Amino acid sequence: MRTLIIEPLSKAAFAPFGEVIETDDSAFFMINNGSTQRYHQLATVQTNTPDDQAIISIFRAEALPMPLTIRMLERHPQGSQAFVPLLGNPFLIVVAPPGDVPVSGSVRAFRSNGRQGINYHRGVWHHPVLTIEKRDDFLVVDRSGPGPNCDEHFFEAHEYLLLAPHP
Ligand SMILES: NC(=O)N[C@@H](O)C(=O)O
Ligand code: NI
Repeated sequence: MRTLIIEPLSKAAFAPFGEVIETDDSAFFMINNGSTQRYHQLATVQTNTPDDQAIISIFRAEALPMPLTIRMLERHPQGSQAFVPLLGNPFLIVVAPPGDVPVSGSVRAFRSNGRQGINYHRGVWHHPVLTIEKRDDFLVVDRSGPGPNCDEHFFEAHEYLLLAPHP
């Protein structure tokens, strides 16, 4: 079973999967009479039909036992999905490029420094939210609308991957 190398999250490394939502090394302009820095359009919400809405939720996630065997990934074909950590804790991201099915050999893992959120583009394969803390809160911006919007893919046993963050 391949052990995933957990890469530090960066805009460039994550570009094939979506955006990193962070102020570090991001452009801003001043608003509110010079009292506020606006980090404008760090990511774009993708939807699909005119009836779709971009919605904002909070996910309170419980940690999964680690090391974790990655047996499945999911995707949202009709819209993007953003996760922004609310409590400043690092968290893990496991992704694969869009395609009919995720390719086990193309799966990558990243670690957010806790000041970084991510926005999965439409169709990007990803593991459901992975907190490092026992419990953690995330602001989630994604698409609500008609029709199914969550495809799951379960790997064959020989394609399983191991996610083993340092304790
Ligand atoms: N199912 C759901 O809303 N959450 C997943 O999409 C996820 O990426 O955690
Ligand atoms: Ni998702």
